[in-house]
Amino acid sequence: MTAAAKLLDEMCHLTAQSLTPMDTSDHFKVLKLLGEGSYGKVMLAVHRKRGTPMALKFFPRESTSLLSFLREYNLSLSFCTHPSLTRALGIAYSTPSHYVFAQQAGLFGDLYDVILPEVGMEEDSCQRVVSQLGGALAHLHSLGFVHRDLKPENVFLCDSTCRWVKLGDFGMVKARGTRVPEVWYSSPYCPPEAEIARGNEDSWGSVNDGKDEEKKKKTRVWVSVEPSTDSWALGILTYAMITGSHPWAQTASDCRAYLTFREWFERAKCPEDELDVWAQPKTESDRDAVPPVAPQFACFTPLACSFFRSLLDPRPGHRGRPEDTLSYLGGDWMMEKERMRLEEERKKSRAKGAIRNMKEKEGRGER
Ligand SMILES: Nc1ncnc2c1ncn2[C@@H]1O[C@H](COP(=O)(O)OP(=O)(O)OP(=O)(O)O)[C@@H](O)[C@H]1O
Repeated sequence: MTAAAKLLDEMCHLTAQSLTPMDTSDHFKVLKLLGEGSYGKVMLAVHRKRGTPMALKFFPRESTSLLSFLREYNLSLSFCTHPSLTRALGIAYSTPSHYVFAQQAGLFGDLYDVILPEVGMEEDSCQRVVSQLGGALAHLHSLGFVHRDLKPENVFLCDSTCRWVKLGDFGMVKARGTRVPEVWYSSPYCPPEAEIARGNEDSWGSVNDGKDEEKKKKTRVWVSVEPSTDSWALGILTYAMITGSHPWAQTASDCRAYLTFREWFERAKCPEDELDVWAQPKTESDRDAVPPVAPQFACFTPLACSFFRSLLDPRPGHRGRPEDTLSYLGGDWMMEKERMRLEEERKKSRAKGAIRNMKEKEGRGER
């Protein structure tokens, strides 16, 4: 266990003693719902005395253990010291039905709200987000923690143009090296190494004859928590931001789109010292040596293809680190033709949005 993970455990024990019962409305004016997840809801509130806006995160007591609540609170309070990590504000309390803590609020929604389907975001905004998330993940990893739940809904916006974003939701965070049962889930964010757990889940069956738990324990594959999980998710998130779609529906060997990528990856695999030749073809013969790109990546420049090959390496031990992504920023990622097509699509969506707003105003009798 790293020193930071030990310290986090210690802090959980200490704060467990000082968690006080409190009535939310005595201290906060609740303004609106910021979002809901599978564990609870998050409300925007202002502190009655100080006037400070903050996000109050409510965890139902009946479905949340005190320890998991305290872990998320203390992690956010003491270790999220990077500007792109959502920090807790030193207020935690309990009500008869909930555990609650206060956190910095992202007032402009989350990334999910700004990624237009099939169109994505502007390349500049996308690179800004990658740069910030790369730094945030590198910070967490340097302290010995792995986020394990990077996705658009967990990246909160502090302005409308993604100049400042914050990674949040630390409910899945674990210390690096912790042994956990591998879980495969049907999503592109699930890394390929998790597929070893897929057959097991299918074979567990649905009949609850009391032997299921026993069977699960026996067939469960235990793995070590590693930062490479976050690198994979950062690769998929970047693809989603820039194209508004996913490269494949699920990371599974029976998914056609993923298989095509795997085949391309195997063919394109080359010794480390040739990687730079692959990334930046300089001469005609270099260009001929470039292996054909998987169809989902054909719209990208060689620079962006290298970025994706680094983060989406199916071999976790070879996968690039979030901090390495900085070296891919600054240059073009989209091929010129595709960039122009997407820009046109974005203009159309903005125009549609403006017309819709105008119609809504007319409907309300405003001019
Ligand atoms: N600090 C915050 N500032 C702004 N919005 C937030 C904040 N925290 C959460 N939200 C919003 O609330 C939603 C749910 O929050 P969160 O993901 O933390 O809950 P959860 O129950 O842990 O979710 P999940 O199902 O992803 O595990 C987020 O997607 C986001 O839109």
